[in-house]
Amino acid sequence: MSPSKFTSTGEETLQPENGIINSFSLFSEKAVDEILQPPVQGTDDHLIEFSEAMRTVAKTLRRAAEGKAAAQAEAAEWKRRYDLEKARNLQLERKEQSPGEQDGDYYEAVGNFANRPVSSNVANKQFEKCCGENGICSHEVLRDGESDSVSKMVRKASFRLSWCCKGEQSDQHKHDIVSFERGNITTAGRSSRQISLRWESDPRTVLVLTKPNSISVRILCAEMVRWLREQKKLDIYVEPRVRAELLTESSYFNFVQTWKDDKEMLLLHTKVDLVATLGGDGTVLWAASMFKGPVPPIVPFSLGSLGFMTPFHTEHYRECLDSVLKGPISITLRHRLQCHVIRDAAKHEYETEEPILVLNEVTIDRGISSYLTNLECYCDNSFVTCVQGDGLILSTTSGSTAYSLAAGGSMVHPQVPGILFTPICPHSLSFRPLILPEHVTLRVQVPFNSRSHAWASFDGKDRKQLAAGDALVCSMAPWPVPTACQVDSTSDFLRSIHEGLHWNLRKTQSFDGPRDS
Ligand SMILES: NC(=O)c1ccc[n+]([C@@H]2O[C@H](COP(=O)([O-])OP(=O)(O)OC[C@H]3O[C@@H](n4cnc5c(N)ncnc54)[C@H](O)[C@@H]3O)[C@@H](O)[C@H]2O)c1
Ligand SMILES: Nc1ncnc2c1ncn2[C@@H]1O[C@H](COP(=O)(O)OP(=O)(O)OP(=O)(O)O)[C@@H](O)[C@H]1O
Repeated sequence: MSPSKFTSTGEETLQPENGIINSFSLFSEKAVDEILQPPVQGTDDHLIEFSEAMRTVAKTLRRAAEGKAAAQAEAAEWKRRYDLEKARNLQLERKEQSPGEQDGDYYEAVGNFANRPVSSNVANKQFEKCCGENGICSHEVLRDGESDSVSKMVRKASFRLSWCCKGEQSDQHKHDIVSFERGNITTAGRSSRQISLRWESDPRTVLVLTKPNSISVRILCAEMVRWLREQKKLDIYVEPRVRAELLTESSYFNFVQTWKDDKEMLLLHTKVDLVATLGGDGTVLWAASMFKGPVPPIVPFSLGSLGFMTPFHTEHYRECLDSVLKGPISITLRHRLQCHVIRDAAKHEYETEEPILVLNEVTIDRGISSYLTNLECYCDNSFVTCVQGDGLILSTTSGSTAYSLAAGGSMVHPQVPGILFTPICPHSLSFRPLILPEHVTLRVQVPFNSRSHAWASFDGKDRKQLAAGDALVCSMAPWPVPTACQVDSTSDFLRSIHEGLHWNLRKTQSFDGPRDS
């Protein structure tokens, strides 16, 4: 049996067994005493022993029943939250498709400034034509959000995605299609094939994002912006910091556009056709974090030390951007996780904090506390395990080569849809990492009897404290991050693990020596 502790109210709290909190009060102890009256004096010792044993059995049965009821109530509460979460996601997806009805800060901003389909017949016909039953394409005719231009039209470049198979391209958008004709189960297509992006209209606006405090990045940024403007006649957006830097160099850069505040930043996806990042993996993470909804294709240039997600070399930036702007380009659709922190104090007002999207991972750890973290983990409505150690990483497959790898998780091809469940220094000999399917909702809860708080961080940033009773709910986000490939998803991934991580590098065994005869 688990060890027990007494609380200040005199209630006995059993330590979690397999991570489930069972909290029992001893108020009906009296009733048990009445049933099991002390044996009459002089009765033999066996009867006393029997009566003690019966008392223990009664107590255990009562605890089991109470524990089950508590667990059922808790499960029902969480199921209710999952349903709300799913309904909300569905609603968001629908709203994304019909932006006119959007609400909330993000949607209000998007709805007010841009993303309103123009009610011209031409535009509608074009929209119907390209966004038929098959294929995914971006075909938005937008109103410019700038205050000085009264309903000046901006047409965001449209593109079409196709899934390649053995070098051939297919116009059909194929997810896993399972046929079961005549009792034979066959899968006809897989979503993880190489995806190709073909522009249907020319991209016109590029956002250039740069790693701060780097002279080489600053020089390249100025050069690239000038080239994109002069040679490609494109509109350029940069961060406010970068615009200021460019203007201190020369007033020539006055044409470069930026945004004033977060609200305007949230509109970027409606204006920007392409994003170029100059930095390392952190800059790609930064770029992804700027888009709380759909993300335009990203071309990541390598100016960092590792550059796992940055396959493009800066020496050839002109050729590279030239071919990306022409298309078609191979892309990797990198999945993101959507995380909600649910505070125990506000559990009746669902969703008190904005969801956070991560491209690598969300980490729940012990922070500066010297105690073991104690985290109860649930997958949909099933109890997974209780993590006792330094913490837990919930990672995307893109993040599988980052912190999760350092904690012993597998490296997974970024196009594989799944969620990695990787413990950090678990105090257990048998806690192997898991990979769960993409459709699950995970909940990590700090139990009420936890000795310390836990801390959640998102792609290594924005640490949030989780107190006892607080939970983090995490599921796959509907908006992936499309990153351009140098060759294709698989070649780029293998090149990164070989060149970036020196995976399985070993001296080749010499030819001479013993061998099978
Ligand atoms: N022990 C660890 O390995 C550890 C600890 C903390 C954070 N991190 C990682 O750092 C990330 C934040 O990156 P940053 O650049 O902002 O911080 P940073 O500047 O501290 O860089 C962390 C390192 O992780 C590498 N990295 C980031 N994403 C990667 C990916 N998907 N695949 C392979 N390597 C990757 C970066 O190239 C960099 O070398 C977090 O998301 C987390 O995955 C790792
Ligand atoms: N535009 C930006 N604004 C603010 N911070 C940024 C920006 N771009 C990157 N960062 C941050 O700067 C840090 C370093 O960036 P990055 O990882 O790209 O460079 P690096 O560390 O030199 O390269 P690598 O990750 O390959 O080792 C990261 O923590 C990242 O979040």
